[in-house]
Amino acid sequence: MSLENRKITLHEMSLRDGMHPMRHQISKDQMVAIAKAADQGGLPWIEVTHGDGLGGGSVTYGFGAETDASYIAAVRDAVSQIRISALLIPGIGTLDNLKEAIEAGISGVRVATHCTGADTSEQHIGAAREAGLDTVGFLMMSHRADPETLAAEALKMESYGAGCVYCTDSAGYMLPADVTARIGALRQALRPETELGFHGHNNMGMGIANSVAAVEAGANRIDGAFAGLGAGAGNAATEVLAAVFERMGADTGTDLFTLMDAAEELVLPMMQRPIRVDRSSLILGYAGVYSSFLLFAERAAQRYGVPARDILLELGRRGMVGGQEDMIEDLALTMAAASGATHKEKIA
Ligand SMILES: C[C@H](O)CC(=O)C(=O)O
Ligand SMILES: [Mn+2]
Repeated sequence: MSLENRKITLHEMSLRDGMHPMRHQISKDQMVAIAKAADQGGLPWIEVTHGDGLGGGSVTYGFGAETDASYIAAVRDAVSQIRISALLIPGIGTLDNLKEAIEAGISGVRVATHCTGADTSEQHIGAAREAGLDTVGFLMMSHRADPETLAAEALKMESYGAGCVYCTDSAGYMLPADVTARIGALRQALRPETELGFHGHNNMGMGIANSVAAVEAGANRIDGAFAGLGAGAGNAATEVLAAVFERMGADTGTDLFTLMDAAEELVLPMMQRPIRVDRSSLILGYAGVYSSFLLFAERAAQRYGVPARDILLELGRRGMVGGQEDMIEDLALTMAAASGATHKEKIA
């Protein structure tokens, strides 16, 4: 399909979703360098937050190297045209966190809930709208809701004041037909002026194909991360999205070569592990498990001598959702006890 004359808004994720594989330790200098390159490359939006959103720094998720507000302010002072967004999961992020982020320089917020939990977003979407922010609803683990259910949840977010709603493939589970069905259902249900977005993970190798399917079905906002730096096998790579959409005739307003250079020269050298489809990240996609569970499962596997693959498969079977990270260790312990495996953890 040609996307001639279609305008696509690319949203850069390496400084938020990319925080997961970096254990939330990206330095302020690294953030500033990457944000400047995104700015120069003509990207309209960049997200800057702890991987789990505002207020995510905690014992459960891991603390960031800096606070959200100080990252955001540093990026704001370094860029000229690009706008900064923050992610906010109600219950993890508070209205006070939102206020601080606004003071630090965000222009938009994406209020994220589990795909069947939109009703928890009313207060935060309302507050963001009232503050004049670009306000987005972000329905995580969208593969767990059928298209009609997802549309009903999206309608709630729209009624609270969201000007855009995302279908978020947190587990990298979806295939293009799944994306087409969900974005199609949202397009039918929501007001024509409500924008639609798609956020893909590459665990099944479908990040780019799914993003194309989303645009063909009516989405105009697409998330990517330089060199794919994101949880699991990463997000769809921003520079690849820009190249593919340009070849399809769409207008992203970006400079492809600047984006390629940012991925290659700034983000790739910073990675602490190869962001690729390996046996663990493939299992995330195959079993429909939240991508940011990967490092938690690998740590528990090491500690309790249970294969990460078995833990991830069981997490998928149990339908665990974001926020249940503490249960991963509990599950690994139970599995170790059941298999009679030796408890590997050493008491120092
Ligand atoms: C908190 C998650 O990392 C949000 C996200 O990017 C996803 O669900 O995917
Ligand atoms: Mn993500």
